[in-house]
Amino acid sequence: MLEMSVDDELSIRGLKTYFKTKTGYVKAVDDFSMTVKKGEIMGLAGESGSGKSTIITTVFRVLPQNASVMGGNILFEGGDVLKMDRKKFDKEVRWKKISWIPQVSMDSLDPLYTVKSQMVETIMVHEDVSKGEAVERTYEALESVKLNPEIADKYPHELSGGQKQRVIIAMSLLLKPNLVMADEPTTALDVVTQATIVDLLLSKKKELGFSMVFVTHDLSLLATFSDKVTVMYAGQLAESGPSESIYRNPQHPYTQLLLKSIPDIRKWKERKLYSIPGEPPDLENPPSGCRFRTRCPFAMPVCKEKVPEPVMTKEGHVVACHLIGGSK
Ligand SMILES: Nc1ncnc2c1ncn2[C@@H]1O[C@H](COP(=O)(O)OP(=O)(O)OP(=O)(O)O)[C@@H](O)[C@H]1O
Repeated sequence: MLEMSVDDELSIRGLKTYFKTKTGYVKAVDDFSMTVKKGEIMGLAGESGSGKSTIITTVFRVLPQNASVMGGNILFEGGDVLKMDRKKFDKEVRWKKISWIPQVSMDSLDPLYTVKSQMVETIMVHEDVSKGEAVERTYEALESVKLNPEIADKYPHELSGGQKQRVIIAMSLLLKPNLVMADEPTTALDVVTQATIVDLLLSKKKELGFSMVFVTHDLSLLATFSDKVTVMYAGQLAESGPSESIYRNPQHPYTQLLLKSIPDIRKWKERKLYSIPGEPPDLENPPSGCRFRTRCPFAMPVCKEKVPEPVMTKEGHVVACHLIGGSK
Protein backbone atom coordinates (compact mmCIF):
# COMPACT_ATOMS: atom_id res chain seq x y z
CA MET A 1 0.00 0.00 0.00
CA LEU A 2 1.19 3.52 -0.83
CA GLU A 3 1.76 5.61 2.27
CA MET A 4 1.43 9.36 2.63
CA SER A 5 3.28 11.41 5.20
CA VAL A 6 0.95 12.95 7.86
CA ASP A 7 1.69 16.44 6.63
CA ASP A 8 0.90 15.66 2.97
CA GLU A 9 -2.39 16.99 1.61
CA LEU A 10 -2.08 15.61 -1.92
CA SER A 11 0.48 13.27 -3.40
CA ILE A 12 0.47 12.68 -7.15
CA ARG A 13 2.74 9.79 -8.12
CA GLY A 14 3.76 8.72 -11.59
CA LEU A 15 0.56 10.08 -13.14
CA LYS A 16 -0.04 9.39 -16.84
CA THR A 17 -3.08 10.97 -18.49
CA TYR A 18 -3.33 10.53 -22.26
CA PHE A 19 -5.86 11.81 -24.81
CA LYS A 20 -6.89 9.50 -27.61
CA THR A 21 -6.94 11.12 -31.05
CA LYS A 22 -7.53 9.80 -34.58
CA THR A 23 -3.79 9.30 -34.98
CA GLY A 24 -2.68 8.04 -31.56
CA TYR A 25 -2.32 9.32 -28.00
CA VAL A 26 -1.42 12.82 -26.80
CA LYS A 27 0.76 12.09 -23.76
CA ALA A 28 -0.40 15.21 -21.94
CA VAL A 29 0.79 14.11 -18.49
CA ASP A 30 3.47 11.45 -18.58
CA ASP A 31 4.89 10.07 -15.36
CA PHE A 32 4.39 13.21 -13.30
CA SER A 33 4.78 13.39 -9.52
CA MET A 34 4.16 16.25 -7.08
CA THR A 35 3.34 16.49 -3.37
CA VAL A 36 1.45 19.35 -1.75
CA LYS A 37 1.90 19.71 1.99
CA LYS A 38 -0.98 20.68 4.29
CA GLY A 39 -1.55 24.42 4.35
CA GLU A 40 0.93 25.27 1.61
CA ILE A 41 0.52 27.04 -1.71
CA MET A 42 2.05 25.07 -4.55
CA GLY A 43 2.45 27.02 -7.77
CA LEU A 44 2.24 24.86 -10.89
CA ALA A 45 3.85 26.61 -13.84
CA GLY A 46 4.82 25.88 -17.44
CA GLU A 47 4.10 27.05 -20.96
CA SER A 48 0.70 26.63 -22.56
CA GLY A 49 0.06 22.97 -23.39
CA SER A 50 2.47 21.57 -20.78
CA GLY A 51 -0.31 19.57 -19.06
CA LYS A 52 -1.15 21.77 -16.05
CA SER A 53 -4.92 21.76 -16.56
CA THR A 54 -4.90 18.04 -17.34
CA ILE A 55 -3.40 17.36 -13.92
CA ILE A 56 -6.13 19.41 -12.24
CA THR A 57 -8.98 17.82 -14.21
CA THR A 58 -7.54 14.36 -13.48
CA VAL A 59 -7.52 15.08 -9.72
CA PHE A 60 -11.04 16.53 -9.90
CA ARG A 61 -12.19 13.63 -12.08
CA VAL A 62 -13.70 15.81 -14.78
CA LEU A 63 -11.61 14.62 -17.73
CA PRO A 64 -13.17 14.68 -21.21
CA GLN A 65 -14.38 11.45 -22.83
CA ASN A 66 -11.27 10.86 -24.91
CA ALA A 67 -8.93 10.97 -21.88
CA SER A 68 -7.60 7.93 -20.04
CA VAL A 69 -5.51 7.65 -16.93
CA MET A 70 -2.85 5.16 -18.03
CA GLY A 71 -1.04 4.91 -14.72
CA GLY A 72 -0.14 6.46 -11.39
CA ASN A 73 -1.82 7.34 -8.13
CA ILE A 74 -3.42 10.45 -6.65
CA LEU A 75 -3.30 10.08 -2.90
CA PHE A 76 -5.55 12.28 -0.77
CA GLU A 77 -6.57 11.74 2.85
CA GLY A 78 -5.29 8.20 2.95
CA GLY A 79 -6.97 6.95 -0.24
CA ASP A 80 -6.42 6.99 -3.99
CA VAL A 81 -8.79 9.47 -5.64
CA LEU A 82 -8.56 7.50 -8.90
CA LYS A 83 -9.73 4.28 -7.30
CA MET A 84 -12.58 5.74 -5.30
CA ASP A 85 -16.13 4.77 -6.27
CA ARG A 86 -17.45 7.50 -8.58
CA LYS A 87 -20.62 8.23 -6.57
CA LYS A 88 -18.68 8.37 -3.32
CA PHE A 89 -16.18 10.78 -4.91
CA ASP A 90 -18.98 13.04 -6.24
CA LYS A 91 -20.80 13.14 -2.91
CA GLU A 92 -17.93 13.19 -0.44
CA VAL A 93 -14.86 14.63 -2.12
CA ARG A 94 -15.64 16.88 -5.08
CA TRP A 95 -16.38 20.43 -3.80
CA LYS A 96 -16.54 19.17 -0.22
CA LYS A 97 -12.88 18.27 0.29
CA ILE A 98 -11.28 19.25 -3.00
CA SER A 99 -12.53 22.23 -4.95
CA TRP A 100 -11.69 23.84 -8.24
CA ILE A 101 -11.51 27.44 -9.37
CA PRO A 102 -11.35 27.45 -13.16
CA GLN A 103 -10.56 30.33 -15.48
CA VAL A 104 -13.34 32.88 -15.81
CA SER A 105 -14.89 31.57 -18.96
CA MET A 106 -18.33 31.44 -20.43
CA ASP A 107 -18.99 27.93 -19.14
CA SER A 108 -17.64 28.11 -15.58
CA LEU A 109 -21.12 29.03 -14.29
CA ASP A 110 -24.37 27.63 -15.66
CA PRO A 111 -25.89 30.40 -17.84
CA LEU A 112 -29.46 29.16 -17.22
CA TYR A 113 -29.55 29.59 -13.46
CA THR A 114 -29.16 32.52 -11.09
CA VAL A 115 -26.16 32.70 -8.80
CA LYS A 116 -28.37 31.88 -5.82
CA SER A 117 -29.91 28.75 -7.31
CA GLN A 118 -26.49 27.39 -8.31
CA MET A 119 -25.05 27.99 -4.85
CA VAL A 120 -28.07 26.63 -2.99
CA GLU A 121 -27.99 23.51 -5.19
CA THR A 122 -24.28 22.94 -4.45
CA ILE A 123 -24.94 23.06 -0.70
CA MET A 124 -28.05 20.87 -0.81
CA VAL A 125 -26.47 18.13 -2.95
CA HIS A 126 -23.70 17.66 -0.40
CA GLU A 127 -25.21 18.50 2.95
CA ASP A 128 -28.37 17.60 4.76
CA VAL A 129 -29.66 21.15 5.34
CA SER A 130 -32.96 22.94 4.78
CA LYS A 131 -33.40 25.25 1.80
CA GLY A 132 -33.68 28.23 4.16
CA GLU A 133 -30.33 27.39 5.70
CA ALA A 134 -28.71 26.92 2.27
CA VAL A 135 -30.03 30.33 1.15
CA GLU A 136 -28.68 31.95 4.30
CA ARG A 137 -25.27 30.38 3.73
CA THR A 138 -25.32 31.56 0.12
CA TYR A 139 -25.76 35.18 1.24
CA GLU A 140 -23.01 34.78 3.82
CA ALA A 141 -20.68 33.30 1.20
CA LEU A 142 -21.33 36.19 -1.21
CA GLU A 143 -20.70 38.69 1.55
CA SER A 144 -17.46 36.92 2.48
CA VAL A 145 -16.08 37.57 -1.02
CA LYS A 146 -17.25 41.20 -0.79
CA LEU A 147 -20.15 40.91 -3.23
CA ASN A 148 -23.39 42.82 -2.89
CA PRO A 149 -26.32 40.49 -1.95
CA GLU A 150 -28.20 41.69 -5.05
CA ILE A 151 -25.79 39.54 -7.09
CA ALA A 152 -27.64 36.46 -5.81
CA ASP A 153 -30.57 37.00 -8.17
CA LYS A 154 -28.46 37.69 -11.24
CA TYR A 155 -27.60 35.36 -14.11
CA PRO A 156 -23.91 34.83 -15.00
CA HIS A 157 -24.13 36.98 -18.18
CA GLU A 158 -25.19 39.95 -16.04
CA LEU A 159 -21.90 39.91 -14.10
CA SER A 160 -18.49 41.44 -14.88
CA GLY A 161 -15.46 39.13 -15.15
CA GLY A 162 -14.27 40.10 -11.66
CA GLN A 163 -17.76 39.58 -10.12
CA LYS A 164 -18.05 36.21 -11.87
CA GLN A 165 -14.69 35.10 -10.48
CA ARG A 166 -15.75 36.18 -6.95
CA VAL A 167 -18.92 34.08 -7.33
CA ILE A 168 -16.80 31.11 -8.47
CA ILE A 169 -14.48 31.56 -5.48
CA ALA A 170 -17.47 31.80 -3.11
CA MET A 171 -18.91 28.62 -4.65
CA SER A 172 -15.63 26.75 -4.45
CA LEU A 173 -15.29 27.58 -0.74
CA LEU A 174 -18.95 26.98 0.21
CA LEU A 175 -18.26 23.56 1.71
CA LYS A 176 -14.93 24.49 3.33
CA PRO A 177 -12.62 22.23 1.30
CA ASN A 178 -9.15 21.20 2.48
CA LEU A 179 -7.61 21.57 -0.96
CA VAL A 180 -8.37 24.29 -3.52
CA MET A 181 -7.07 23.94 -7.07
CA ALA A 182 -7.07 27.28 -8.84
CA ASP A 183 -6.48 26.89 -12.57
CA GLU A 184 -5.36 30.21 -14.06
CA PRO A 185 -7.99 31.98 -11.93
CA THR A 186 -6.87 35.44 -12.99
CA THR A 187 -6.23 34.89 -16.69
CA ALA A 188 -8.70 36.87 -18.83
CA LEU A 189 -9.06 39.54 -16.13
CA ASP A 190 -7.50 43.00 -16.27
CA VAL A 191 -4.37 43.56 -14.16
CA VAL A 192 -6.10 45.47 -11.35
CA THR A 193 -8.88 42.89 -11.03
CA GLN A 194 -6.24 40.13 -11.15
CA ALA A 195 -4.51 41.61 -8.11
CA THR A 196 -7.76 41.92 -6.13
CA ILE A 197 -8.70 38.31 -6.94
CA VAL A 198 -5.29 37.03 -5.79
CA ASP A 199 -5.60 39.12 -2.58
CA LEU A 200 -9.06 37.70 -1.99
CA LEU A 201 -7.85 34.12 -2.43
CA LEU A 202 -4.93 34.70 -0.07
CA SER A 203 -7.13 36.22 2.61
CA LYS A 204 -9.60 33.30 2.35
CA LYS A 205 -6.70 30.89 2.61
CA LYS A 206 -5.50 32.63 5.76
CA GLU A 207 -9.00 32.51 7.23
CA LEU A 208 -9.90 28.92 6.26
CA GLY A 209 -6.45 27.30 6.20
CA PHE A 210 -6.84 25.21 3.02
CA SER A 211 -3.93 24.02 0.89
CA MET A 212 -3.80 25.35 -2.63
CA VAL A 213 -2.47 24.42 -6.05
CA PHE A 214 -2.25 27.58 -8.12
CA VAL A 215 -1.82 26.93 -11.83
CA THR A 216 -0.39 29.64 -14.02
CA HIS A 217 1.94 30.21 -16.95
CA ASP A 218 3.03 33.40 -15.19
CA LEU A 219 6.04 32.75 -12.94
CA SER A 220 6.24 36.41 -11.93
CA LEU A 221 2.75 36.21 -10.41
CA LEU A 222 3.64 33.12 -8.36
CA ALA A 223 6.77 34.74 -6.97
CA THR A 224 4.67 37.04 -4.83
CA PHE A 225 2.82 34.40 -2.81
CA SER A 226 3.59 30.71 -3.45
CA ASP A 227 5.47 28.62 -0.90
CA LYS A 228 6.71 26.15 -3.51
CA VAL A 229 6.84 26.04 -7.27
CA THR A 230 6.67 23.08 -9.64
CA VAL A 231 7.71 23.71 -13.23
CA MET A 232 6.37 21.37 -15.92
CA TYR A 233 7.59 20.86 -19.42
CA ALA A 234 5.73 18.82 -22.05
CA GLY A 235 3.75 16.72 -19.56
CA GLN A 236 6.64 16.06 -17.21
CA LEU A 237 8.26 17.59 -14.17
CA ALA A 238 11.27 19.81 -14.87
CA GLU A 239 11.91 21.23 -11.41
CA SER A 240 10.17 21.63 -8.07
CA GLY A 241 11.21 23.31 -4.84
CA PRO A 242 10.77 26.16 -2.36
CA SER A 243 9.79 29.33 -4.23
CA GLU A 244 12.49 31.62 -3.00
CA SER A 245 15.20 29.16 -3.89
CA ILE A 246 13.69 28.38 -7.32
CA TYR A 247 13.65 32.08 -8.18
CA ARG A 248 17.13 32.78 -6.81
CA ASN A 249 18.87 29.65 -7.92
CA PRO A 250 17.01 27.72 -10.65
CA GLN A 251 18.73 24.45 -11.53
CA HIS A 252 16.93 23.20 -14.63
CA PRO A 253 17.82 24.98 -17.91
CA TYR A 254 14.08 25.29 -18.68
CA THR A 255 13.37 27.06 -15.36
CA GLN A 256 16.38 29.32 -15.98
CA LEU A 257 15.06 30.30 -19.42
CA LEU A 258 11.48 30.74 -18.19
CA LEU A 259 12.73 33.13 -15.51
CA LYS A 260 14.83 34.96 -18.09
CA SER A 261 11.68 35.58 -20.11
CA ILE A 262 9.99 37.50 -17.27
CA PRO A 263 10.24 41.20 -18.19
CA ASP A 264 11.99 43.30 -15.53
CA ILE A 265 10.10 46.58 -15.28
CA ARG A 266 13.11 48.35 -13.69
CA LYS A 267 15.23 47.67 -16.76
CA TRP A 268 12.57 48.26 -19.39
CA LYS A 269 14.66 50.79 -21.29
CA GLU A 270 17.72 48.65 -21.86
CA ARG A 271 16.31 45.15 -21.99
CA LYS A 272 14.85 43.33 -24.95
CA LEU A 273 12.07 40.85 -24.32
CA TYR A 274 13.42 37.32 -24.24
CA SER A 275 11.50 34.28 -25.35
CA ILE A 276 12.69 30.67 -25.32
CA PRO A 277 13.67 29.70 -28.88
CA GLY A 278 11.69 26.90 -30.53
CA GLU A 279 8.31 25.43 -29.70
CA PRO A 280 7.11 22.88 -27.14
CA PRO A 281 7.09 19.41 -28.76
CA ASP A 282 4.17 17.53 -30.27
CA LEU A 283 2.96 15.39 -27.36
CA GLU A 284 1.74 12.67 -29.69
CA ASN A 285 5.32 12.06 -30.78
CA PRO A 286 7.51 13.62 -28.10
CA PRO A 287 11.30 13.58 -28.50
CA SER A 288 13.14 10.58 -27.05
CA GLY A 289 15.01 11.00 -23.77
CA CYS A 290 14.61 14.47 -22.27
CA ARG A 291 11.67 16.26 -23.89
CA PHE A 292 13.36 19.64 -23.45
CA ARG A 293 16.53 18.62 -25.30
CA THR A 294 15.34 20.04 -28.65
CA ARG A 295 15.35 23.55 -27.14
CA CYS A 296 18.00 23.17 -24.47
CA PRO A 297 21.24 25.15 -24.88
CA PHE A 298 23.14 22.50 -22.87
CA ALA A 299 21.85 19.32 -24.58
CA MET A 300 24.32 16.41 -24.56
CA PRO A 301 24.21 13.01 -26.37
CA VAL A 302 22.75 11.31 -23.27
CA CYS A 303 19.75 13.66 -23.34
CA LYS A 304 18.58 11.96 -26.55
CA GLU A 305 19.03 8.47 -25.18
CA LYS A 306 17.69 8.52 -21.65
CA VAL A 307 14.81 10.11 -19.78
CA PRO A 308 16.29 12.09 -16.87
CA GLU A 309 15.26 10.79 -13.44
CA PRO A 310 14.09 13.48 -10.97
CA VAL A 311 16.74 13.84 -8.25
CA MET A 312 17.00 15.98 -5.12
CA THR A 313 19.73 18.64 -5.30
CA LYS A 314 21.64 20.15 -2.40
CA GLU A 315 19.40 23.23 -2.73
CA GLY A 316 16.39 21.00 -1.93
CA HIS A 317 14.96 21.13 -5.46
CA VAL A 318 13.75 18.05 -7.32
CA VAL A 319 15.25 18.37 -10.81
CA ALA A 320 14.92 16.13 -13.86
CA CYS A 321 18.00 16.98 -15.93
CA HIS A 322 21.09 15.02 -17.02
CA LEU A 323 23.30 17.97 -16.03
CA ILE A 324 22.27 17.25 -12.46
CA GLY A 325 21.63 13.57 -11.98
CA GLY A 326 20.50 10.10 -12.96
CA SER A 327 18.31 8.65 -15.69
CA LYS A 328 15.56 6.09 -16.15
N1 LIG B 1 -9.54 16.69 -25.15
C1 LIG B 1 -8.30 16.69 -25.65
N2 LIG B 1 -7.98 15.91 -26.72
C2 LIG B 1 -6.73 15.87 -27.23
N3 LIG B 1 -5.70 16.60 -26.74
C3 LIG B 1 -5.96 17.40 -25.67
C4 LIG B 1 -7.27 17.48 -25.09
N4 LIG B 1 -7.21 18.36 -24.04
C5 LIG B 1 -5.94 18.80 -23.99
N5 LIG B 1 -5.18 18.22 -24.95
C6 LIG B 1 -3.73 18.41 -25.19
O1 LIG B 1 -3.05 18.02 -24.00
C7 LIG B 1 -1.91 18.84 -23.81
C8 LIG B 1 -1.94 19.45 -22.41
O2 LIG B 1 -3.02 20.39 -22.36
P1 LIG B 1 -3.38 21.21 -21.03
O3 LIG B 1 -4.60 22.01 -21.31
O4 LIG B 1 -3.39 20.28 -19.88
O5 LIG B 1 -2.11 22.15 -20.92
P2 LIG B 1 -1.93 23.48 -20.02
O6 LIG B 1 -0.53 23.48 -19.55
O7 LIG B 1 -3.00 23.56 -18.99
O8 LIG B 1 -2.13 24.61 -21.10
P3 LIG B 1 -2.82 26.08 -20.95
O9 LIG B 1 -1.91 26.88 -20.07
O10 LIG B 1 -2.88 26.57 -22.36
O11 LIG B 1 -4.19 25.85 -20.34
C9 LIG B 1 -1.90 19.85 -24.94
O12 LIG B 1 -1.04 19.34 -25.95
C10 LIG B 1 -3.33 19.86 -25.41
O13 LIG B 1 -3.41 20.18 -26.78
